[in-house]
Amino acid sequence: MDGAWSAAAVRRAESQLMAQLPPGTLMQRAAAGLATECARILMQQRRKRGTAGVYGSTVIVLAGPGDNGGDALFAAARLARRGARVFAVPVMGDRVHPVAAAALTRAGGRLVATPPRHCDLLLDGVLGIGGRPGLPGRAIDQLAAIDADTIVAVDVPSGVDVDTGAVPGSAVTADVTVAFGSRKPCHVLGRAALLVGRLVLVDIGLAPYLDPHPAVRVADDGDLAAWWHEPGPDDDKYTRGVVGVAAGSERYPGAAVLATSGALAGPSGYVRYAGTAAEHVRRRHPEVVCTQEVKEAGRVQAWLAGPGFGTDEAALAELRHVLESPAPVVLDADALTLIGEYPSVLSQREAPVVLTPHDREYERLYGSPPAEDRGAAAAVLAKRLNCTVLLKGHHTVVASSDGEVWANPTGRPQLATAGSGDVLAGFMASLLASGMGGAKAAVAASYLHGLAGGIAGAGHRTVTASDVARALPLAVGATLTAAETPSKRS
Ligand SMILES: NC(=O)C1=CN([C@@H]2O[C@H](COP(=O)(O)OP(=O)(O)OC[C@H]3O[C@@H](n4cnc5c(N)ncnc54)[C@H](O)[C@@H]3O)[C@@H](O)[C@H]2O)[C@@H](O)CC1
Ligand SMILES: Nc1ncnc2c1ncn2[C@@H]1O[C@H](COP(=O)(O)OP(=O)(O)O)[C@@H](O)[C@H]1O
Ligand SMILES: [K+]
Repeated sequence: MDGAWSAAAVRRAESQLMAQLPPGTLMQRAAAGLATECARILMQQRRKRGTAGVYGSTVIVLAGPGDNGGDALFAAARLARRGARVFAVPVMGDRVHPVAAAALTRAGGRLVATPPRHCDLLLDGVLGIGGRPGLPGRAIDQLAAIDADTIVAVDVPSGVDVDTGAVPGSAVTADVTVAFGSRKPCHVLGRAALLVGRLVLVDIGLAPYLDPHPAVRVADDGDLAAWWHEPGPDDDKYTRGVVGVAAGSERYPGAAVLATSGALAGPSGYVRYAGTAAEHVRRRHPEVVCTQEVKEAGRVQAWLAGPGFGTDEAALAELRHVLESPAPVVLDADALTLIGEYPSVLSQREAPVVLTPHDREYERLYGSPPAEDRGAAAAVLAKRLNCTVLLKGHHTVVASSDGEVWANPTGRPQLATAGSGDVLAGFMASLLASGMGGAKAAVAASYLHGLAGGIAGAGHRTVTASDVARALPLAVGATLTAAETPSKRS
């Protein structure tokens, strides 16, 4: 498991580490890592044009008053020593890190008020973890005036809310963000995560000092492999878990077909379907055992209820039957609308429940749209309803009722296609049926669903929900294989 640590937690870890080191060591480690990445970028982009590497390139630094500006200026000094033409623009009056500015000048760089209009690389050293959201006006003006081939954000894209990922004002949009010591929540949550570009982590020796509980957790291939239930020689189709799908209707049979496609891609050994779209499911998936109603379906180890099954009396009755079961349950789509109208149907529930709202469904459940701090938004709903909440979006968030927050690192906008959520929900129910806990199943399902979107959409291919379902087994295979050989995927 990886994670993202708040600014305060990073500062605590940094001060412990700094106490062990000569003054300035940490900033030099950060600057060295940053300069190495910048040199790599310059060499790559200039090689494409047939020009030399760092030598002769133009680098502009937007320098704020704090240590973030210090990192940028020290890194730029290293580039200047390799022959880059460096121009540093102080963006808050003339306040800049004095020692770093002197180092840049000694290396041949210049502090200027008006830099060239074009550069190979722009370093955003305006604000780091000490930044409040929003950018000073001079930084906004410079960003608009300079045409940069590549924008590299130092530690975080300046202007974002570091701890929540909210972007309430102006902020830098980076091509690459070079982060020091650890991820911060803005790298993985909310609109800020869209401004990060490619994230590069520079190791400055912080890891042993970081709190073992990050503010936001981020799953990796190893977690997925540890949680995944591979069938053993003594398993049979029942011991692998039976998943029940209560979805679809005569009007929306597709939801039943897609939700069962998702369930079939998961680790459970048996998929039952209960609903009025049984004929469609049978035709498409002969493996699925179908009944018309939930109470005829027999025992399952987990249920999915909701996609396309309507919000009328009959649907409410089916939802009540599902919730009477002692098995864990995923509630999606129409089931979320019903829960918003009749919250009392959840009150007797003891077995785990996972709710999978997108923003409009969240509003139906919570009474107002999710806050820009999407981690907190998911967590308050999870606590109020005593459920796991998977809040969908470009960076899906999972929160458990006890306050654990996970950010999903996979996925791409092609997943925003009708029925893709039905596939996700069916797949998640299969993970629950295999014995995975509520939060882990939600985290694992969004992780693998995101990868499946990437596989289905590789090479700019268009993607349908059926494509995502077909790609899920490939995503599972790639993840479990990568966990066996970690060097194969970074
Ligand atoms: N603490 C350490 O040991 C290390 C810190 N490092 C760097 O230090 C950074 C943090 O540096 P600082 O704590 O100096 O903070 P920042 O460099 O983020 O800047 C804080 C300054 O900006 C002002 N400010 C904040 N938000 C503003 C806004 N929206 N508009 C105008 N002014 C604003 C503040 O009043 C303060 O003067 C990290 O992000 C990282 O880049 C690295 O060098 C690694 C080591
Ligand atoms: N812009 C986006 N970038 C990445 N993933 C997205 C984006 N928009 C939606 N998604 C994902 O696509 C899926 C859509 O689910 P949902 O809205 O329930 O669709 P449907 O109800 O049609 O099945 C979710 O997994 C969501 O996280
Ligand atoms: K920055």
